[in-house]
Amino acid sequence: MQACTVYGQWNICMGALCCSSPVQSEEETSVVVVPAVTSTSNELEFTRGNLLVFVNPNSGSGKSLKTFERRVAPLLRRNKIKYELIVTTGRDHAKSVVKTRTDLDCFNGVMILSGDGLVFEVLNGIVDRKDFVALLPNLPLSVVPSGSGNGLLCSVLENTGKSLKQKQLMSSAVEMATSTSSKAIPVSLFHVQTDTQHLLSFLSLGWGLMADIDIESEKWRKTLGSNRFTLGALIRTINLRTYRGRLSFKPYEENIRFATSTFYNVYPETPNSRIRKQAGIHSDESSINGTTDWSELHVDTLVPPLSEQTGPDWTVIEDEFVGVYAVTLSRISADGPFVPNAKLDEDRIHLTYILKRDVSSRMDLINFLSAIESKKHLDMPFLKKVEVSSFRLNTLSEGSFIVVDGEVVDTKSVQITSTLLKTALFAL
Ligand SMILES: Nc1ncnc2c1ncn2[C@@H]1O[C@H](COP(=O)(O)OP(=O)(O)OP(=O)(O)O)[C@@H](O)[C@H]1O
Repeated sequence: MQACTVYGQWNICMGALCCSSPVQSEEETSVVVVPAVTSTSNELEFTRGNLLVFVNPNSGSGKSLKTFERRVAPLLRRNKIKYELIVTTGRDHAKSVVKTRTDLDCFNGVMILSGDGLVFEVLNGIVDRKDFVALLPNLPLSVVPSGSGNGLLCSVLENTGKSLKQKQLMSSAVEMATSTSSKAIPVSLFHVQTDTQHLLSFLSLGWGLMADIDIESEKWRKTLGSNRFTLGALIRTINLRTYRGRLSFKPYEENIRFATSTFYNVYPETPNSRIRKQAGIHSDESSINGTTDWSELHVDTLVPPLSEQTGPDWTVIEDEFVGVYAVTLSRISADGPFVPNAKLDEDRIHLTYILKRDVSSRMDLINFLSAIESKKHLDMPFLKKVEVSSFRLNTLSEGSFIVVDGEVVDTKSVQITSTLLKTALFAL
């Protein structure tokens, strides 16, 4: 698909200014293009704000562009919120946009029509900027669910007491993303250090059972939507694979460096003006902008980097694992309340793992996976649970996936550590 940017009614396709509907794939030909409101200079004076919108036309069942044009764009226009639409052409397109745009802090927020994968990409594009420490909490994100995994959105909706049933999920998300009274609520971010890179995560790290189900069921994304996980779970438990690994963790301890944050209104202030005000009030904080010293951003500054040995206060388990699954939010999907008491704005990592020697039969695992929806999985004796400030995983057998926020990360070792960094999500 061709790169296509739309601003108001104008599409800027590959640098040329033209007045047409966004480029559509064959399956999107039924898209109803809502007539554009004429952007006279008079109208622009009354604009309430400005959003950068990323639509992944291939996410989930491939209806995201249609959703944007039918449900989202008319409300943005009615509410006098300007938008710049970028239809992503493939992996890392959105990442390179947020990494390089010099006017990113002039948008009131970034809207994402995809799943958790594109949110992960956008956040990690911001991390590649010099101003990422200041920008992350001040540039709020909204998600309109069109991917097959929407753990972040579901955790935010759950936190604000909204229904997660499919129809209400979409209408609540659209309302939050298009309302002029939306506020931005803080969501904690976690440092992911791999053999070669530094990333930020907001949701989960999986290895073994849960990661295999996620990745191996991707091929049914278009046909089954989020039901792909159920089929994937059945197939994977029948053909169970286990992996040898070393899991090390530092048990959670409260730390005065971490403080919960308050919300702010998305409109009318831009990140640029908020950041300038904050720099005035807390001028000492600007010294960490642009830093690459990750330990300074950790809640616990004593956590060693991945290249160094863990200390005596770490627990180390070397064994054959069915899987490791760590989450930092309550929901991994609409019907996946994996750790129901996890909060949006906290520095705890909820680490779970299953050792092969603790499981007596495959039926144990089928029961475990089917109990997640009713939250009974946490009562299963073979599921070990521990709250940690940091953990490290060294894989010792070949052929496993390490999956962060639903995306495969190519590494043999990984360490996750709580940070002082936060993003912000639109909420009502
Ligand atoms: N036009 C495109 N075609 C294919 N992939 C794209 C396109 N635009 C973005 N992507 C990539 O697709 C992935 C989308 O994952 P995301 O989770 O948002 O959606 P999804 O359909 O739910 O996928 P998943 O089932 O893996 O969760 C991201 O890694 C993103 O970079």
